[in-house]
Amino acid sequence: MLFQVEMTVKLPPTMPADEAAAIKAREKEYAQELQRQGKWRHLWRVAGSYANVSIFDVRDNAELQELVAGLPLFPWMEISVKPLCRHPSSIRDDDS
Ligand SMILES: O=C(O)CC1=CCC(=O)O1
Repeated sequence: MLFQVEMTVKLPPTMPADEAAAIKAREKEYAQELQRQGKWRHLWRVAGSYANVSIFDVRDNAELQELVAGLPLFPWMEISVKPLCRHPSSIRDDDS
């Protein structure tokens, strides 16, 4: 199942820089491992903001919840999720 996930990061300005850097490093490692596994298909920065638009390819809603809740930045994110299905005019083979 494909989902569009939009994540907006809102770290408190009072968080020490080294703590923020450590969380971001763990986030990067986690995100890159899920990309290697094919579960996090796309990861795009939303230009001009500390937010991303991602496409997840997971078994079901429960797996999406598990993966998103495991993000190191999860406690400091606003997250919105939209379920996706194949568009009838798509010419891409991997859209479903
Ligand atoms: O910077 C972000 O948008 C948050 C994030 C998600 C995966 C990652 O490496 O950073």
